[in-house]
Amino acid sequence: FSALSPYYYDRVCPKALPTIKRVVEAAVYNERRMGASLLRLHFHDCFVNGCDASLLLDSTSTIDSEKNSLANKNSARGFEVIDLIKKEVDKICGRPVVSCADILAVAARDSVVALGGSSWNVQLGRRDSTTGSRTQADNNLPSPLLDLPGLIENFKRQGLNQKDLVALSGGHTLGYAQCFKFRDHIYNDTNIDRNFAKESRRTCPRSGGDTNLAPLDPSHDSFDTAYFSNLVKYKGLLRSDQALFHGGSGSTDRLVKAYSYNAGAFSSDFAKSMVKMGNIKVLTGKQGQIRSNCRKVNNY
Ligand code: HEM
Ligand SMILES: [Ca+2]
Repeated sequence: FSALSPYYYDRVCPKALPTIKRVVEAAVYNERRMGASLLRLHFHDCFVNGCDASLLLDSTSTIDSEKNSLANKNSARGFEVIDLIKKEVDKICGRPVVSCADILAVAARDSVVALGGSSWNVQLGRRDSTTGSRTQADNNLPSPLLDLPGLIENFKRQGLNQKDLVALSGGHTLGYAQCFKFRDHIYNDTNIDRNFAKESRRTCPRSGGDTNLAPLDPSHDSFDTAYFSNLVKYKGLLRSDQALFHGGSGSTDRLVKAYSYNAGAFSSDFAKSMVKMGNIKVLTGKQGQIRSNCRKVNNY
């Protein structure tokens, strides 16, 4: 059960959604990668105590920010765009009525659409947390070194199944990864195309170049099925990507193959799984708050 609704802001602030879309489009126009970064923020929020914008809180004397966790530090980006969206939305609505958690969910959808993916209705009405937890982030955000059983278990803890795992991993049709996140895979694994490994080692030497970037998918600026066709060719960049195809038990192989040649099935399953992920442990009604600054808990 979830009390969320796609019409949540229709009465209180009908201009909220168009405003978010406008700022996301401008940000993506300015830098295509920003679409990838914004999509990832929603995922990294939802997997840590649910979709409550806990990720956006900066450190204080009592909170060690989720931004400092292993998966987010020097990696998660796009926080300034979220700040700008929040500012514009609060201005157009006249007061803070749109939660930071909803902004993350809508910005993720608008990013996918801006980069050529198909749209879906975002469920709305989430409220913002009054706390965040670096430890929770470290315990819940999946490592790129996980094998298939590890990934399945990680998603299962969030109430997500193997189909959600494969569909949502398709988010890696966008954006980049840093060398130190994929080095192990390109030097030590055997389920990788030889030439792809060789090329990737040029961007990512055995030592040094830790922050060098490689695209997660050759068509990293467009939301397509190349991520999956690459997995079928053993050209997944992260160990956790290739794990989904011939990476272990084989229980996800069939789906990877299906998505590789069926863009419609991927789009529609991706949308369904995004809605499902967006429902993880949401705060509603009188729970939590609507922050006036996404980086800080309200002090009133
Ligand atoms: C299945 C488990 C997952 C693992 C282990 C994982 C891991 C990673 C890693 C290591 C990076 C590169 C970060 C860096 O080098 O700084 C990355 C990037 C990214 N991830 Fe994931 N990810 C997973 C699932 C997802 C999901 C579910 C989504 C969204 C639906 C997603 C969206 C992205 C995007 C868009 C980027 C590129 C970000 C950018 O360029 O700024 N990932 N992920
Ligand atoms: Ca959260």
